[in-house]
Parts: sequence; structure tokens; C-alpha cells
Amino acid sequence: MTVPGWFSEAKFGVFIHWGPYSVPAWAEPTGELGAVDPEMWFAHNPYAEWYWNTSQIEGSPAYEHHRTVHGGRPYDDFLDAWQAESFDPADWIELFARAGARYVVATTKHHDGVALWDAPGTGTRNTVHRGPHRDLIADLATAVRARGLRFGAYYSGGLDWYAGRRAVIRHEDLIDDYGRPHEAAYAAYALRQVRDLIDRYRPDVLWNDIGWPDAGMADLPDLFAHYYATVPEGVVNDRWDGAHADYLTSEYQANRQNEAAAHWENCRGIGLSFGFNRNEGPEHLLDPAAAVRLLVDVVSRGGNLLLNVGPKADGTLPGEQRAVLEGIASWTAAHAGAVYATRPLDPGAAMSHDGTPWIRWTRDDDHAYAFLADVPDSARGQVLLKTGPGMLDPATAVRLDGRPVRADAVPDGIVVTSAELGAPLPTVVRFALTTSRSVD
Ligand SMILES: C[C@@H]1N[C@H](CNC(=O)c2cc3ccccc3o2)[C@@H](O)[C@H](O)[C@@H]1O
Repeated sequence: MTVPGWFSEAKFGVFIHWGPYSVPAWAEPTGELGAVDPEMWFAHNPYAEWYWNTSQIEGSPAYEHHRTVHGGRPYDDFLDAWQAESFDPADWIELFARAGARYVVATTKHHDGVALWDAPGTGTRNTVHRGPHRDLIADLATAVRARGLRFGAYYSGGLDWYAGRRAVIRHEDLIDDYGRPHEAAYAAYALRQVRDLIDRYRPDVLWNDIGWPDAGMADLPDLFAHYYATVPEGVVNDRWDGAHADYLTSEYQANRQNEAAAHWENCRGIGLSFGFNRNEGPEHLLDPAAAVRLLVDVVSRGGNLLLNVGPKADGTLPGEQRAVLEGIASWTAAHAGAVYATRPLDPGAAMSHDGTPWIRWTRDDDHAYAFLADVPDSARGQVLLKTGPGMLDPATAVRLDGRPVRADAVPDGIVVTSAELGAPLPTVVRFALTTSRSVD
């Protein structure tokens, strides 16, 4: 499993889930994938992009909502109601870039089968001919690349409730693998669309979801060969039913075991949903400090964070989600050097703690970076960093935000003394790695 340097150095990407589901924008903020009882998941799905499915489960709150608020109208009415009248891709990408994102992955076709480009086989059921009346993928790819970021394409190969089998998924035990379409006709349909995405937009990341139809598995070696020939620095994720993976993924708290891989990426929403969910309040969203700590935790363990935004149907980003990205941007402005082009510090050489105080580490060739937060008042601004003897030179301690810091060597590490280490936003202290000790 290898990835091009740009991907492992990127550390942070922004995911975009935008579709007809952004019109109702309605789900129950039940909880995080991996932490919700599977018995509950489908009828109380917190993923607002699953609205088509959830709203067809009799008796579910979404079913009632769709009946009472939307009169049980056909789902495709939402495609026509989706106007994207305020969509300004350059504005989105500027915010993502300031937040430190190095790549952007956008849904090109989610489980509802609605394509955000003039996809082959879709007739007029796409955003070029209906709703926004725009090639949203071209708009986003152009804006992303104009800002110097990489562009990735999300494609729901494993589920398509329109072109594939339309089974409503009520409970995973009752449906053979989610009622996924496996037949040859759908496999040809999906293959044609992914090849079209490659040829039109040359996505830097090919981000498939759920899996790939059984009848199409034999097509994949040629598809990947075509992809890499077209995009030599391209990267393929792991959701192709085992056919291939340049890196592994986890999602919220699901499949965290994949984070032991050499190259991995955790994806999640800023809240509990990928599509915009009007029912989410501050209590459901990461705040800026939590988002920064998530990014630091993922990077300290050698992964990338793909953090999702769910735009509104009008093309604006929800204010609460903008605020989180603005918060990440202001922290990253002073701390980028400790995040990008770094790698994990050998855990044997430095102890990263969970709990209080909150401590994580990264390193580059010459320095180690300690990320400190939640230092209790009782500690009077002092933190013991348990490091290998002689690994770091305490005399070289510098706080990246320029505030004063003192570091003293003690038998089992270094004691750092500095003000405001108790804040939720991590403080970063840089140390020179002494040449006397190899830490890799
Ligand atoms: C990014 C999200 N993916 C959801 C589907 N998730 C999966 O199929 C899945 C999750 C997952 C985690 C580790 C390895 C493989 C995995 O597959 C999908 O149902 C959501 O709507 C959203 O698009």
C-alpha cells in the first residue's frame, strides 16, 4: 500500500455532501456511526443524505416528517427544488484553504443516484438538466484547482436507489448486504460513469463508497489501470469490496482498526450527518477546539482527516459549519509547521496520553512538536512530557504561538511550564531532536 507524497503530506481534506437531500435537510441527530445501536440506525438514521431511505420506513420520524411537511411528495421533486442560487465555489474553497485543507472530495453521485454532472446513462436526472442547472463537479474541480488544492471524486458505487435495486433498507439483518445492486446492467452503468468522471475531471482521489457490484468486479483492474494512466499521482480508497486500496478509511467511530494501516483517512461530518441536517444544534457539532484536536490526534497517528461540510440547498455553507472551519483556520495560521510534512513521533520515545492533560506528538527531521491542552489548574501551568532520556533538548523549547515557555529536563522526561496550557485549543511546543538519539 503506497500513496504519492502529496496525499501523506496533505493531512487535512474537506469532504462535501451536497444533493437533493440538502432540500429537506432532515434527520434525527441520533449519534455517531459506530456508537448507535444497529437496531436503531436505519429507522433513525442521523445521515440526512439518507432521507430517501429513512423517509420510507413506516413509523419512523422521517416518514412522519415527509408525510406531514412534504405531503409524501416524490423524492425527485427535491432535485427540481434544489436551486443552488447562492452557490459561489470560490468562496467555499477559499475558506477550506484558509482552514488548511490540501484536498477536497465532493459527492458526484450519492446513494440517491442523482449525478452532479452530465453523467452518462442519467438522461436528464442530473444537476446539469434539472435543479441547479449546473455542472457542479466542473465548478468545484475548477475552483479547487485554481486555489492550488487537489480535487477528489466521491462515487456511490455500491448503492444506487434509482438505477440499482430500490429496496428500502429497514434493518441490515433483513436485507442481503443492504439490498445493493449487483447485476451486470448496473455494473456497466456504474463503470461507464466512473470512467467518465476520470476522463472529464481527472480526480486526484477516487473515493468510492459502500463497495462495487459483483458483476463489475472483473472490470476494476482495467478501471484502475486507466485511472493511474490518466492521473499518475491519483489515489484510490478502500471501499471497492477488496479489489484494491492505496489507503484505508474509517468513518466516525466505525472501522477504527483501519487506522493501524500505513496510510489511512478518517472521515466524519462536523456534526452527526454528512448532508446538511437542519435538526443539528451546537450540541451535535464539533466546536473549533474539538475539530483541531481531532485533526491533531489523527495526524499524530499518521492519518489524514477528511472533515465534511454539508452545504444548504441554496449553495451557502451553514453558519455553524463555517465557524468551525474559521476556528481551525485561525489555529492553523500559527501551527501549520507542526502539522504538515510531519510524521508520528515514535511512541516508544514519547508518551502520548489520553485524558488530562491532553498530549499528542508529531515530528519532522529536526524537531519534535508537543501538542498540549486541558492542563488542570492544580498543575499551575506545568506538564510532564514523558520522553526518552536525551531525546529532546529542553533548551530549544519554543511555543509556536510566540508565548513564553520554560522546559527543564527531569529523570523521566521534560517538565514544561507555560501559561494557559489548560485551554481546549492545543498549545504547541517545539523541541530540537538531539542527534544523540534515533527516534524512528
Ligand atoms: C461517507 C459516508 N459513507 C457512508 C457509507 N459508509 C460505508 O459504506 C462505509 C463505512 C466504512 C468504514 C470503514 C471501511 C469501509 C466503510 O464503508 C454513506 O452511507 C454516507 O451517506 C456517507 O456518504
